[in-house]
Amino acid sequence: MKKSLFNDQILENLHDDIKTIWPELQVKYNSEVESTNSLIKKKAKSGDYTPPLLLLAGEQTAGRGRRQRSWYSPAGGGLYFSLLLKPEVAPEELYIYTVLASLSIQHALQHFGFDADIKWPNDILLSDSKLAGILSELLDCGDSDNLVIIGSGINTHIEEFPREIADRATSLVREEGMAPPVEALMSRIIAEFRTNLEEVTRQEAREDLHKTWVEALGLGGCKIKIRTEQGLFSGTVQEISERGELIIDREGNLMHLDTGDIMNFYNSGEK
Ligand SMILES: O=C(O)CCCC[C@@H]1SC[C@@H]2NC(=O)N[C@@H]21
Repeated sequence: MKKSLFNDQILENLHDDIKTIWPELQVKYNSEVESTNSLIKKKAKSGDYTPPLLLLAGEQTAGRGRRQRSWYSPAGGGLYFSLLLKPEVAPEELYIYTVLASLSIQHALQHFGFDADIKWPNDILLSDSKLAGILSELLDCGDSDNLVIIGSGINTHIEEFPREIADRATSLVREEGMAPPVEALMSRIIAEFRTNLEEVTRQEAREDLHKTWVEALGLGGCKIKIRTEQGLFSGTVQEISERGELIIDREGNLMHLDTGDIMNFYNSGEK
């Protein structure tokens, strides 16, 4: 069995880095959890965890992805983490935290020389294969303020994936033969995230972030084929709305999608 990417020394280095980047951020580590998103949810509900908090795991036994999928999270395979935050925007604008996470992960990977792309709604690709995913969830706290959980899994060291995902998943080690030190990658992501976090309270800054994200997606005017829970649809991308929805034009009818798997897209060059 492989060992976790974290040991005491690595965790100590990470704590030190985070103390300078974001002093209020509490950092927790569990060598094995079912899911960092689920554990944060449980502990936040009971009042054991309060925001802002970062939970890391060496391994997840029941990692979760979008649309009730599982997330392959073996020991020694990747970075599995969730952030617990008190949202500073209206509920309908919460998707901005997913945008922030996507851009932070992309920029951190670029910092270490990996040419990562962002795929709508919340995937990070390397050489057109899935390298990382983001699962953002709202925690309804009843009478008190709601909380937001932003979980991400980044495949750093996985060399072989289960057969069901082997044709579309990848890792840094598979693509480039190496990965940066895990604490350095984590610290860089947190630094990128932290830089823009306070900005999200300003509408103008949110619009800028949205614009940067939409540009990074590169879907404007593309012909697209997308699989959703309702079926497979084709159309032309009209826009990505201010709530992060993909709006496609299907022969004059506009379809608003908040999730789905883009199967392929191309720019036909037509206006
Ligand atoms: O692409 C997706 O479908 C999203 C995957 C998100 C996986 C991460 S790993 C850490 C956190 N804990 C979970 O159970 N899921 C997220």
